[in-house]
Amino acid sequence: MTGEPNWPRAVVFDLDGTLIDSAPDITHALNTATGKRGLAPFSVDEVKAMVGGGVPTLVERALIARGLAHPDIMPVVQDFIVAYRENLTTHTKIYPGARELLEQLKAEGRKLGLCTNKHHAATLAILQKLDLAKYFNCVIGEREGQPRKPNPGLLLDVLTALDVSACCAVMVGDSEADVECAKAAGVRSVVVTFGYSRTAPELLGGDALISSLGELPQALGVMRSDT
Ligand SMILES: O=C(O)COP(=O)(O)O
Ligand SMILES: [Mg+2]
Repeated sequence: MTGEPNWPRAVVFDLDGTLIDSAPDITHALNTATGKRGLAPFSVDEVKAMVGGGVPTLVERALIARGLAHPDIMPVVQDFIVAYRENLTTHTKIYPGARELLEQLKAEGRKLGLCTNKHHAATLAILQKLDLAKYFNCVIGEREGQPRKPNPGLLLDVLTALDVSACCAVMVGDSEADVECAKAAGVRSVVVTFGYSRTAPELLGGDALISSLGELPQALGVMRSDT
């Protein structure tokens, strides 16, 4: 229950735009894949407005933005994945306070999960490279043939792996996909204001809004007493 002193037992994080600022490397990979087709490059800000739904959605949005009506996305998705693999963390930065927050939540005995629309293999590699993998009890990224957020399946699989029910968990994310996924799973959500949301973060409908990761413990405390 929300009022319990150790609530939430689990905190599940989104990755891109929440724990890491990965847009520059995503932009590079996208421009490599679309540049092969002669398309004009995208800026990092343009990519921030298109990211959040997984690579196929990003590629589809990008191709439509360049005027392709019914684009064949799969070859471009494959090229993106190959290009991204070469530069997973070249310009990617952990957001301020992320490591300290993960340390604190772990020290408090909470279980930590990661639930991202980034493809699974790239997610694991990035967490290793940034020395973040050690904090998570369960990591699930996009798996081929499985629905992506906002479908609640990814998050429910994380909760099952953590052995925590929906009422004892909080999802922390930056986009509509995270909030909708959390709602569909019956999980309360916290929205960060510094990520890649296409909608103003305060309009996403999360249960709390934070403008830095260091604010999360206090936000969780307010949510706990707000049963
Ligand atoms: O890769 C994406 O499109 C978004 O990834 P995220 O779910 O970690 O924000
Ligand atoms: Mg995100």
